This record gives sequence, structure tokens and C-alpha cells, in this order.
Amino acid sequence: MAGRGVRMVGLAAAAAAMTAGVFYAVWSYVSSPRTAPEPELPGTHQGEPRTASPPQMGRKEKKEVLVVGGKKDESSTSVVPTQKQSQDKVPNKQVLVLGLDGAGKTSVLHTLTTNKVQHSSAPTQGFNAVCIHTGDVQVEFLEIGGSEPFRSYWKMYLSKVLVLIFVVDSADHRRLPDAKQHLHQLIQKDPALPLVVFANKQDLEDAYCITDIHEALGLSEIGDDRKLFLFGTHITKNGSDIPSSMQDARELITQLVLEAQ
Ligand SMILES: Nc1nc2c(ncn2[C@@H]2O[C@H](COP(=O)(O)OP(=O)(O)OP(=O)(O)O)[C@@H](O)[C@H]2O)c(=O)[nH]1
Ligand SMILES: [Mg+2]
Repeated sequence: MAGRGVRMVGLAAAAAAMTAGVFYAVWSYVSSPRTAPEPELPGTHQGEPRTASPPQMGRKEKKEVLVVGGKKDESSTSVVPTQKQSQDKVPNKQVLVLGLDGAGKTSVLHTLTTNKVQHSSAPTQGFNAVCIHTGDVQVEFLEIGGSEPFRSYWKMYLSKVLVLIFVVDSADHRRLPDAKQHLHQLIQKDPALPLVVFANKQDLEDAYCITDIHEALGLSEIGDDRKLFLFGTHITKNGSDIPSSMQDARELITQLVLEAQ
């Protein structure tokens, strides 16, 4: 596929173009780490999956703080809530994080939360809720597991979120068509929902570069009214500094949430 050289050259915030109302931001994963103020960390909960108040997400609804296990702003892992539970009065979320199993959703969220590279240690069995502070802004993320049993829940939350993040494993060539199909199905009903795609695992030898991922996911077919961003991301050594592309993504997502509220 074309464009492999682009990745190797290592563009730093390579291109940001606005065409007919569609924004494409293509960022390189090779940009050097930069120092940024540590975000206020909510802390993360990585214990046993527990039953938490089920997530409820809503655009233009009052933002509340997720409370799990008596502490504020914790991340949580839980089983997917039932339809009835999801209708109960519970805290809002604004950003939905989806993608096939193994794409790296939890690892991305861990890294964004702690400001250090942190791999997930297990597949998400249900959902994983995380609160991330950037400056004064608190953004709430909800990952739903990417394994087949959980995919039927994806749409349940989609209509109520401010931003969709879709994570793909750039080296999983075989399943990219599957990822594309899911992505296109997800977004077709809401032509205005901002979409941020993470072309993850850019560190892997056979990872497709971002231009190849753009093509493989058919991102050019996605409507003109949508804000669409594509980031090349990688999560490598545990404990190392968060890649600059992920810091950029965090800032952008915060901005999108603020604009959508
Ligand atoms: N090499 C490499 N491995 C990664 C990267 N991101 C995640 N991984 C690894 O990929 C595996 C899956 O990562 P997860 O974060 O659990 O993936 P997920 O999308 O949350 O998967 P589900 O919860 O099952 O839907 C783990 O072993 C991670 O350590 C990356 O950028 N590069
Ligand atoms: Mg996960």
C-alpha cells in the first residue's frame, strides 16, 4: 500500500487540512516526546471487575462525576449494564471508545490517564470508565469491550456521546475490513458526530502507516459535515513518557468535547 515512507519520515503534526467542512488531522507517531504539565490524575482502579453504576452518556446534559467504590474520578471496569440499568439516573459520559478487541483501547486510556505509557493487562470484559482531567476540564471516557459479545452494546451509547474514538490495530491487516465495516455502521446515523481514529500499534514492524489506515478504513467516504481526525499512536515500554501524538489527541478531544457541549 502507498505511503509507508510517510511514517518512516516521521511527520510532526504532518498535515492538518480542512476540505469542504471535513477536518483531517494527521499526526505522526514519531514526534519526539515533549514535556507537558502533568494532568490532574483521577487515579485508576485496576482491581477486580466490579459492578458500578452503569454509564449514561449525553450531549448537552449536565456533566457529573463518576463515583465508583466511594471515590471520585476513578476508572472502573464492570459488566455491561442492562437496558434498565442504563436508564437509571447515573453520571454522564461524553466520549465513547470503541474498536475491535485487542486494538489497544484500554492501553490508550491508561496512558492518557496516567501520562505514562501503560499497557492493559487483560481484555475488557464489559466496560471501562475513565475520567481524565486536562487543566480545568474533566472529560469522561467509556470503553466498551471489543470482543464479539460486547459489540451489540456499542450502539446503545452512541447516540448520547459527544465524541467517538475508534481504535484500530494498524498491524492487524486481516481484520481491518472488519473494523471498517463496524466503524461505518456506527457512524452512519449521526453525520455530525466528531470522530477521532487512533491508528494504534504504529511501533510494530508491519503496521500500516496512517495514510494506509485512512484508505483501509475508507475515511474519505465519511460525510462532509463530520469533524474527523486520524492519529498514529503507539504504546511501547511501560512507564515511558506518553508519546506527543497522544498528548495532542488528548488536547484535541478535550476541545471537541467543549465545543460539543
Ligand atoms: N506493540 C504494541 N502493543 C500494544 C499497543 N497498544 C496495546 N498493545 C497491546 O495489545 C494488547 C491489547 O491491548 P488492550 O488495550 O487490552 O486492547 P483493547 O482494545 O482494550 O481490547 P478489548 O478490551 O479486548 O476490547 C495488549 O497486550 C497491549 O499490551 C501498541 O501501541 N503497541
Ligand atoms: Mg480493553
